[in-house]
Amino acid sequence: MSLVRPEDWVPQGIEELEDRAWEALRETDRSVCVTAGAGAGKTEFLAQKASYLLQTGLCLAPKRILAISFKRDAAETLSARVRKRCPEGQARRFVSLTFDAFAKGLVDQFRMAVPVQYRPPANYEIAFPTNDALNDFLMRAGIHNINAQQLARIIAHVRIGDADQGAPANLQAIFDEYWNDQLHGRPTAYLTFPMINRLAEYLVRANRRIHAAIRMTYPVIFLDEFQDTQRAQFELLTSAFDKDHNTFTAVGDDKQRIMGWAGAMPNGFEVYTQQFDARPISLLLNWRSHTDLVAIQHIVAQSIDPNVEHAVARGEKTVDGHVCAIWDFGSEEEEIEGLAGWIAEQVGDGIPAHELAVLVRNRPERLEKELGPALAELGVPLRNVARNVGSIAIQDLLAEELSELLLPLLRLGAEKRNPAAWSLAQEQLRRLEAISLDDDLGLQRSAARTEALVKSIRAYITSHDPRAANAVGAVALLIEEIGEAVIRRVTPSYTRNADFARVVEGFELLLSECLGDADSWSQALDRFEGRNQVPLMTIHKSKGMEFHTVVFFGLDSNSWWSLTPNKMEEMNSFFVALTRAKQRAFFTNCRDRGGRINWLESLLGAHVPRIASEDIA
Ligand SMILES: Nc1ncnc2c1ncn2[C@@H]1O[C@H](COP(=O)(O)OP(=O)(O)OP(=O)(O)O)[C@@H](O)[C@H]1O
Repeated sequence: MSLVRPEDWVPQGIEELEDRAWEALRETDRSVCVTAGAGAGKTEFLAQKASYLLQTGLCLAPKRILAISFKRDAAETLSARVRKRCPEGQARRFVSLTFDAFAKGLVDQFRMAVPVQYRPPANYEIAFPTNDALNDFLMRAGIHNINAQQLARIIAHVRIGDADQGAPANLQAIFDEYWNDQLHGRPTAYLTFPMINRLAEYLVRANRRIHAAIRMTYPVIFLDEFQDTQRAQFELLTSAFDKDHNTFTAVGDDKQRIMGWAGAMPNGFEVYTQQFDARPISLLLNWRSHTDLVAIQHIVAQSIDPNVEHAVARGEKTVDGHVCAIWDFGSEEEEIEGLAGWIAEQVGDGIPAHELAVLVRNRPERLEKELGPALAELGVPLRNVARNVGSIAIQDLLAEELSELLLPLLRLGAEKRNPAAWSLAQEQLRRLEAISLDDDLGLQRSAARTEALVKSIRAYITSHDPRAANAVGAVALLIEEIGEAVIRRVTPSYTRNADFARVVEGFELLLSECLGDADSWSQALDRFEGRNQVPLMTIHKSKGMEFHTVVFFGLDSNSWWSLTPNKMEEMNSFFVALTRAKQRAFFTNCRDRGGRINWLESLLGAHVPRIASEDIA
């Protein structure tokens, strides 16, 4: 595989990088800390730096780059960008995972190296305990001197098998009792992600061979959205890696720190810069939004950080009229009807429904119940991306390896010609069989394999109407013909039966739902992928994403009672919502539900006018 000289390397898929981004890209001997505002291209920068390191051989086989993101879809987007730009042999050495997947991968692989007291059985289940479940444990265990939140902190922070950490004996006892309860208290053992983190941290700290292997395999580590890193996650990194063997590139924006409630470090950038002797670099451009929106974003940014530099907008404005406003509604019915009507009009004007996102502070399922039917009546589907199909969220399912493998094959089965699906299917099958692009015989074999698979699924689809009941058969046929064992062998996160079954079940459920009343398989696949559906999500789920237009539902003192000038994290959430928009950001306010947030309106001033519902155009 031929390599490019570093001085000849040019960015791919974008025209240019700003000077400071070039500096951060070429800094390969030392860790860097890249901070920048929204839309600065931080995630894109990581994809470019990965291509640079792989294509120039600065990260040479068998060494790998480990990229850690917070959300499944963010990790997948990053990996897809690298796959698009680098030859397969190089792209395979870019390992893009969430923190949770990274930790779980270590635990599943090295489970037997965990001390017996904490060792989960292979068939453990993942649990997401509520406060009620934690309180229930405290009651059963007769522990009265701590509450559920304190218990959660103990579980997240006590280190396994570390006599030097100085954890008070009573906390250690509670920790051990909780572990015993989760592993042995019921017929099935349960682990939460904070527990998995503790196991992974133990493995890399206490087992010299695992530590050495992981440190050597990943000399380069990328961290996206670093501002939301929790102390326990950072501890896993510092136990696994060090500045003599590994270089980090962390990117993030303190103004977008919205996971403080979940333990994100308040001074993460400072701690990271010190620990890894990182060079701080800040970026200035905003590639996402146009000048008018960036000016409004700057007002909010300044209220979070008075010293923030004014970003330079590089997005192009393509709309007329207001780019940001608060829409005033009298009653909730009027608000739902007004919003649905406006969205339908926009779709009629040619803006794809999936580019019109509706964001809420919390409980999207509540709004889904009201807005969904109102939009459906106007012929526009709404998708709550956080909704679970089986026990996996739609947003996560779409980023699963299984979806990437099956979707292009189903497309080829349903559609006569689809070159994009053909090349995706080929790429997936080459990945399964580890065939490189210079292996002519392998390529022929894989093309023949793809053709055979397409023939089978096409025969199935032709002989089965687009009906819900036919989803399971289509999925089973593809998994059987590709080989379940093959799929699971190359996808570490499918090693355990329960993990693979969960994804298959989610895939089948969503496909049968989409086939429901579809006219064709092709239409059902569009639905599956969320094409031409208005996405509905919380601000947390919208992190890292962008849309033509964003409508935030419920900017009032009742829906967002916690948005006050001294609650920094709430202001950060508002900033995240506002900055997801490429062209326009609107906020709905409904008098029946709650009052105006006057201080915010005065802060935004004339830039963000209030518009009466009848004047919304
Ligand atoms: N150098 C560049 N040239 C042109 N477009 C770019 C460049 N860098 C990023 N973009 C585009 O700008 C948009 C924002 O990029 P990206 O999502 O990487 O920003 P970010 O800093 O991670 O944003 P945020 O923190 O707000 O989530 C994307 O559409 C991306 O494709």
